[in-house]
Amino acid sequence: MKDFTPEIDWNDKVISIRGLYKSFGPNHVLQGIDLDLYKGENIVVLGRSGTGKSVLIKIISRLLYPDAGTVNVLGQEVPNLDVVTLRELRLKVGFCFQNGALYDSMTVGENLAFPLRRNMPGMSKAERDKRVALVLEAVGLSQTVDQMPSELSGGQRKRIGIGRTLILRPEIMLYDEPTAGLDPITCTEINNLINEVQRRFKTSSIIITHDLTCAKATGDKIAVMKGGKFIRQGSFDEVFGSNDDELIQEFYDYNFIQ
Ligand SMILES: Nc1ncnc2c1ncn2[C@@H]1O[C@H](COP(=O)(O)OP(=O)(O)OP(=O)(O)O)[C@@H](O)[C@H]1O
Repeated sequence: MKDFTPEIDWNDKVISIRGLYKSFGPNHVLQGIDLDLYKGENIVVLGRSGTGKSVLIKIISRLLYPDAGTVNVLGQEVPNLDVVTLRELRLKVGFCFQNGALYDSMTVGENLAFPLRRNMPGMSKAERDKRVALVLEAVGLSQTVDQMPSELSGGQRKRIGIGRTLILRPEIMLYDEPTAGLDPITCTEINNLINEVQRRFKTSSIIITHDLTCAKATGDKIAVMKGGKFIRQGSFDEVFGSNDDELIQEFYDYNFIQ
C-alpha cells in the first residue's frame, strides 16, 4: 500500500494504445492490446516471462514498430513520428533499462550528467551539477557521486539507473523489470523509490514485472498479460481478490513457486 494518494488526472491520458499487434515471424507476441495511462498514474504490466511485456514498452518508445494498432503518447502517434519529433518525445519518456545501462568508465556523477550534456548542450555546468545533486538526493545516493559503477551494489546501480532516467525530467517513466535479481529488502527499497518518483516528480509510469510484490506496492492499476492480451485490468485487489479465478490463481502460484 502507498502511504500517499497519487494525484491522478482522469481527464488527461498520457498514453493511449488500441488494437496493438506485433509478431516476429510465426511468434504472435501481442494480439490486440488496449491500454490507457492517465497523468500521474502507475500501471503495472504483469506477465510471465516471454509474454511480450518488453516488446510493449519498446513499441511505446519506438525501439520497435507495431504490425497494427495505434500508439498515442503525449498526444503524438508514435509509429508515424519523424526523427526530430521522436527525439523531442523521447526526452519526455524515460526508459529505465533492466541493468541500469550505466557506463562503467564514468563515475556516478558523470553518468548522471551524460544525458544532460548530450540532450541539453546549452545547460551550464553549474546547472548540470545542481541537477545531478538533486537527483542523487532523490534516489538517496548523494555519497556515491565520485564512485565508479563497479563499486556499487546491484540495488544502488538500479537506483542510479532510475536517477539517470529522471535527470531529464521526463513526464513518463517506463520501468523494465525494476526489481529483477534483487533481494527482497532491496526490492522494497526500489518499490518505495518508484512511488517516491511518482509522488515527487508527478510522473506517470508503466512498470513491467513478474514480481507480484512490486505490482502490489507500486501499481495504481494492474494489467495482467497472457497470450498476447490483457486478461485482467484493475486495482491489485480487484485482480487478485478472487480465489475462484483460475487464470489469476495460476499466475499467483507461479509467482510463489519461482
Ligand atoms: N527483436 C526481436 N526479434 C524476434 N523476437 C523477439 C524480439 N524481441 C522479442 N522477441 C520475442 O517476443 C517474445 C516476448 O519477448 P519479451 O522480451 O517482450 O518478453 P517479456 O514478457 O518481457 O519477458 P521477460 O520477463 O523474460 O523479459 C519472446 O518470445 C521473444 O523471443
